[in-house]
Amino acid sequence: MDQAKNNNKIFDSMELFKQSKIPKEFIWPQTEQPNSLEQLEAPVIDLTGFFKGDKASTQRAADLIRTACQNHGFFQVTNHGVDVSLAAEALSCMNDFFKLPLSHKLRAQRKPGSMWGYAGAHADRFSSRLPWKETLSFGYQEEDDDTKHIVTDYFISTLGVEFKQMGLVYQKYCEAMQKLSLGIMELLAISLGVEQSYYKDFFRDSKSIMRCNYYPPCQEPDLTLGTGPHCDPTSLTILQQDQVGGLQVFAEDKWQCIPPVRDALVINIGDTFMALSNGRYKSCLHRAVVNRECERRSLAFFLCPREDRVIRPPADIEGPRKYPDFTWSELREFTQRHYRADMKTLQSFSQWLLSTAS
Ligand SMILES: C=C1C[C@]23C[C@H]1CC[C@H]2[C@]1(C)CCC[C@@](C)(C(=O)O)[C@H]1[C@@H]3C(=O)O
Ligand SMILES: O=C(O)CCC(=O)C(=O)O
Ligand SMILES: [Fe+2]
Repeated sequence: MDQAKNNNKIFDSMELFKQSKIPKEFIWPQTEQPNSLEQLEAPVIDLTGFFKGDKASTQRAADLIRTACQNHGFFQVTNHGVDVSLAAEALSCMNDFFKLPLSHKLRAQRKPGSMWGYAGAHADRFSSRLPWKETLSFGYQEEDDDTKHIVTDYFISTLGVEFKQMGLVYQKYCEAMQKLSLGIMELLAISLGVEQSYYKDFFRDSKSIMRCNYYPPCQEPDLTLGTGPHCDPTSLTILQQDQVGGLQVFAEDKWQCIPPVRDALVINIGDTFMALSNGRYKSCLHRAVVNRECERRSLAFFLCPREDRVIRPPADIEGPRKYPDFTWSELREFTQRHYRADMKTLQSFSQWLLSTAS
């Protein structure tokens, strides 16, 4: 188990790529290497009818979601209501940050214990199996006071007023992600036979996480991974990937590629929603591979409930409880201080929680 700790190693992606070999810290066990070119047959669900309130198409969407989430926790959506030009701008303006000199990026460096900020290969947290990526993460929450914009304020306060426009783009993007994720929560409730607003209400006053992933080209792509095998510990992930490709999902006992679908958004179930469904839906096991030719970018919006709300499945979902009561705050701290999120996070967390409780 890779304990989270504070390392002081810093990698400059501009310099890394000039070396003929990748540093040993980035090499992953051969068992984790890319080995599949098969494409996952997962539904691409058109949300037009759902947003119009059409009952038949809503039911069809819920049925497709149920099958996908029972099997691998992954599906895609189109006509999702997120403005196409906003989505494109959010993806393209990542470069305005990641192309900065390292010294500028380090102004936003993640502080120990925080999820917000810049991280280069997580070299500040881990000392082996480093992911070949840089990330910029920040928080989003709906505000009662519409003069407050937590995302825009973060960019201005962390990077300076010259990043106000970038902050505005991500503020609007996060608002669109939040709205879509609550719509998906309604469809998940319908698919589980739970009262339609149950999960949507559960995520009111949520504090979610937005993450920009930048994967530089890699001179030895088969020896490393952009993001290692994992299930997102969060509740629901809305991922926008560019047209490069690299996302893989573990389904039918093998890693399968997810070719980019233009104007579609990837949706995957996380550990917290798996617990909210009492294990009826699977937290999606996925990873990202890199390539020699070009950089890859993705935007991951991680929906999280209010951090002190108890994670417990609704009474309508029968059967013995699969997971103990917990809060998102407890699970997040587990992944930030004690345990590197992987494919067994929720199981390890549950055992840790029960052992520390006794
Ligand atoms: C709660 C979180 C921890 C991570 C970011 C969010 C949801 C996904 C998690 C992560 C991406 C899973 C793989 C390992 C990880 C360390 C990473 O590669 O970034 C995880 C994130 C994190 O702990 O920062
Ligand atoms: O970049 C991708 O395709 C996946 C990223 C991911 O899984 C994550 O950030 O949790
Ligand atoms: Fe993920």
